[in-house]
Amino acid sequence: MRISVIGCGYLGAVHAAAMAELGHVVVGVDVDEQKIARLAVGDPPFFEPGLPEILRSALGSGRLRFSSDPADAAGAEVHFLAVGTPQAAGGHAADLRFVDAAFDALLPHLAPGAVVAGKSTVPVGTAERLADRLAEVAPHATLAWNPEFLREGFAVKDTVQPDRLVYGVRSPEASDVLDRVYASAIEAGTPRIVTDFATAELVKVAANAFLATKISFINAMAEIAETVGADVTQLADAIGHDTRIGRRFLNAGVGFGGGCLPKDIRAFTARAEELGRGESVAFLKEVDAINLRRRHRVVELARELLGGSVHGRKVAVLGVTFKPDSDDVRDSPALDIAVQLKGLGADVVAVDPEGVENARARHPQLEYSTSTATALDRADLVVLATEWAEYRALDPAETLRSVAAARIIDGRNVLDPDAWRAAGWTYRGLGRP
Ligand SMILES: NC(=O)C1=CN([C@@H]2O[C@H](COP(=O)(O)OP(=O)(O)OC[C@H]3O[C@@H](n4cnc5c(N)ncnc54)[C@H](O)[C@@H]3O)[C@@H](O)[C@H]2O)C=CC1
Ligand SMILES: O=C(O)[C@H]1O[C@H](OP(=O)(O)OP(=O)(O)OC[C@H]2O[C@@H](n3ccc(=O)[nH]c3=O)[C@H](O)[C@@H]2O)[C@H](O)[C@@H](O)[C@@H]1O
Repeated sequence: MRISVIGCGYLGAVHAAAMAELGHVVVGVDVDEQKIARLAVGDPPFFEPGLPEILRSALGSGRLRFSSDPADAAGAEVHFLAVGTPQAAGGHAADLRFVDAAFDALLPHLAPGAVVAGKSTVPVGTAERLADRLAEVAPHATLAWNPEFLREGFAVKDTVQPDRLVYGVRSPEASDVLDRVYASAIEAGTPRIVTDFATAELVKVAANAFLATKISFINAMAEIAETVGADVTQLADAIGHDTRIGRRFLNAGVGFGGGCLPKDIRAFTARAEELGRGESVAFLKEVDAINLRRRHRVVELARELLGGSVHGRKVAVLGVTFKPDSDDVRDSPALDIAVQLKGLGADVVAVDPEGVENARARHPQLEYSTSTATALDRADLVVLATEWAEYRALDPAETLRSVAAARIIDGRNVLDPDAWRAAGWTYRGLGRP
């Protein structure tokens, strides 16, 4: 099939390359010419495991190309909209400027029978608005909403082998076209839910709201555990054995960040308020508040461990990305903690295997390193903020030789407290003794 993907960021670039790998003929379109230039030569503009390989293979096959001209999308049977929907400046709602601009730019290039399939995460009601507009100006084309559930770090696998497909459609024809796009996943037995626009849009924000709530739930338990000296990691193991609860997404720590969970729960709240149903999701404000409190808690612990003030003390912050195996620093708890410590006068050195460039672009005031040894050198305090494999594997005895003082905050509860204490460290986790 001929496919276009409009917006080639974390979602769109992977989608374009993966669709071409599956045998479709794909053009990726983005307004960012630098991004397009890099993608076109097989050099991904961001870090995502497995993307370089499928990008180069798809480019080599001749089935994938990139362009900054929306006219190059002409002739495609399906146009995926994968542009950003960030939090609007000065508010909590989603900024739909990019969706509207991409949609408008596509209108003159829609072939008869073409399907415009929205992938971006949007407030409920967006698809209906765009479909009505399409019916007016390009009635020969159809709209569908096909939300995306990929996780960064696993984006390639999640795109090729999604755990479910959701189509919001008004006509069975649009659903048939999407079935042809995802033929291999469907053949492999991927569950597929065909529904209306509003349900499809809500599925996406509900899924992210649920995940955010699960993380904040365990972080709320961590707050209580801290007060009474209980261990939240054991608590999570114990409740997680109940298959109705499940152990996944119950890791307490510095909380959730990234380009999606935080902005999606805020946008959902804002949309529900617009709809007069604010009270239905008022709990998401608590979810957000619990999450942000965990970052402050780390800063407080740092102060406590350093005798009341971090001023002038060297703090090594391990990790700046919002999670390992990604270079994404959008709303990253790790970076936020580093910035807060710096703001309090600490001599922060932040280190990350992939995220330094992005972090520096946002917070040039911080000192960065790509070498863990440099960051640890004569540190008064170590904060493990993102659980990259290399930080999880740190040896307490060896690490001790680099630092000025053996104090560590394990912001992800991934180290063995006994081993670190036995090696002479003052160890503090989050919600565990
Ligand atoms: N990153 C992720 O893991 C996932 C993201 N999503 C959703 O997908 C959407 C995109 O997210 P990301 O890829 O993370 O954002 P991103 O910011 O990495 O990518 C968005 C891209 O759209 C481009 N763009 C903006 N206006 C455009 C226009 N008029 N025409 C063509 N391109 C345009 C930008 O230059 C940028 O490259 C958001 O709605 C997000 O919530 C959904 C699931 C997973
Ligand atoms: O809409 C999106 O963009 C995506 O958002 C999340 O994916 P992602 O943001 O890539 O990362 P997650 O693995 O969900 O982690 C989100 C954050 O929660 C944190 N987290 C996760 C799990 C956990 O137990 N504890 C915890 O603090 C992570 O460190 C990270 O900061 C969802 O998992 C995807 O299904 C969804 O498609």
